[in-house]
Amino acid sequence: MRSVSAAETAPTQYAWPVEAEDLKVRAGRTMAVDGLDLRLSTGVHGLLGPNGAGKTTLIRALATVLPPAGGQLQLLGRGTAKGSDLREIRRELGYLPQHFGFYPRFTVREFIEYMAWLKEMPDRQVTAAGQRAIDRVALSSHADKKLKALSGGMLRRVGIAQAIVHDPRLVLLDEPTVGLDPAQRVGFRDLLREIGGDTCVLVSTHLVEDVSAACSNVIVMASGRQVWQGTPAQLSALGGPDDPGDSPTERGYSAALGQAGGWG
Ligand SMILES: Nc1ncnc2c1ncn2[C@@H]1O[C@H](COP(=O)(O)OP(=O)(O)OP(=O)(O)O)[C@@H](O)[C@H]1O
Repeated sequence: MRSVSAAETAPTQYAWPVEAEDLKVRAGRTMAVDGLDLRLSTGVHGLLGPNGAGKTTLIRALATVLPPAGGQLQLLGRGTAKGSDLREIRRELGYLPQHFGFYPRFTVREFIEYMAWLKEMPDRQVTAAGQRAIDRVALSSHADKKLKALSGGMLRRVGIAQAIVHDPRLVLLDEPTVGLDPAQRVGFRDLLREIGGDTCVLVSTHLVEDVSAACSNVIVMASGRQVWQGTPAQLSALGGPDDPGDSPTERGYSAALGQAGGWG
């Protein structure tokens, strides 16, 4: 369980940690998110969609890296329109980008503590928070190794640790399971379920099994919009024997995309 400050026990002023209405976000010249309506509560939300659906662009907008080009986006009860002060949102946000940058000469511990410090965590809490994040991604035995000496899967776990070190209220993970071996993926799904107990987590993935194992809610995106939303069980029930896929969830995912007009 994350540590809870007194301020956090006060009633929240918003119904949804993430609330988007007719959201549009540009990626270069493409309107990659194009009229998306989305409401996310506490829990683990899996984001599925074919290549180019707009998943990364949506996550970048929720991470306040890309500004909305239209529509409304409220994060943790705060507006994100041009000119808004985004600092409060960013302090409460944990983000693992698809390609995350790091300092190769830092040790795991130095990097995680540095990220906690960047999130303005009080100095006296940084060491313990860093250790806890390292433990949660099972990297304790590598804590004093330099990042440049780690495998791809270990680096991904460092990326997850830096996203959760400051106990954010909103966690955004873009393809976190890429490079993880099967045992690491199982550990990661357990961690996701634990974090989602009191936090809003959005995870984009190409692995449909991640969604059935760890998510309480699934969002399917295609062509910049949400085309389906429901529980993993509802997604599985959507698929029929003729839908492509190796599992009920994959067949349900294919059916959701088929209803939306295919993989394109
Ligand atoms: N910097 C950019 N300049 C121009 N077009 C872009 C840029 N980044 C993304 N796009 C386009 O925006 C659309 C959405 O891309 P995005 O990366 O958000 O999709 P995605 O669902 O994350 O895809 P993938 O599953 O392949 O990672 C695609 O058509 C992509 O080609």
